[in-house]
Amino acid sequence: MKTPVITARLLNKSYGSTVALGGVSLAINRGEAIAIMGTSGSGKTTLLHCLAGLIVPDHGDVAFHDSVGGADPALINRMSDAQRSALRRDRFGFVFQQGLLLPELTAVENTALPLMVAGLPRRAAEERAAQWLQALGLAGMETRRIGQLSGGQAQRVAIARAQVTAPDIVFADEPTGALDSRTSEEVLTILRDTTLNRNGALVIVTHDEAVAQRCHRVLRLRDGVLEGALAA
Ligand SMILES: Nc1ncnc2c1ncn2[C@@H]1O[C@H](COP(=O)(O)OP(=O)(O)OP(=O)(O)O)[C@@H](O)[C@H]1O
Repeated sequence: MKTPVITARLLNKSYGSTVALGGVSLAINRGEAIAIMGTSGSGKTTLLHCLAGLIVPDHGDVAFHDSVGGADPALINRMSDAQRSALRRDRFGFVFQQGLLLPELTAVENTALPLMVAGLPRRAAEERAAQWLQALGLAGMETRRIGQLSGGQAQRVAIARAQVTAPDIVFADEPTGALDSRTSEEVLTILRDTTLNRNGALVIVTHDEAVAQRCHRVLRLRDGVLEGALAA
């Protein structure tokens, strides 16, 4: 049975006279990996940011469905900035092409950060972070700074950091964009499996057809509109 975790209805977002999203509706289900594709400027990142509560659409709703058959879904676009940040911190994970890891911190410190922000004491946070790093094949690299890791290793740290809070949904924007094809395949497999194994949902913005083929569904944007019939 499909259980939605995010539903979006008629999302519109413009920047001046540029229509970045022109009425996008969709549903993202638990246990599902979705790729968002489209040419440069078609609105992929804008859509991801609206779904993740990083920006607010001009019109339309984004609903977060907390639990199976639970309370009414929460409308992310009606939340205060503080409520949206708390939702992102507690329920969402993020993996971007680069830039989210703090270079002055070690792999384990970067990974532990979301847990510490959520209030876990440092030692407990770093223990759990180290378990994730080991699970992702980074045993022995916990105390390296990000600059002392390869691109693929750094992306695995980014995945560990996104997964350490067991988020309901992981948002990834070109997570393999800077990697060679073999490393890209490995990183994607890890990202996909670690999310789907606990029935999370994965939303990936990508230009890479090989990445999209590994997802359950591909949504294609053209000029801010989803191609094809109903995507939801
Ligand atoms: N902050 C902004 N200010 C002004 N225009 C913006 C802004 N963000 C996006 N746009 C415009 O909105 C449209 C959609 O941008 P978006 O970044 O969502 O596209 P994209 O499909 O992710 O592109 P790319 O593949 O190049 O990353 C583009 O025309 C872009 O120039």
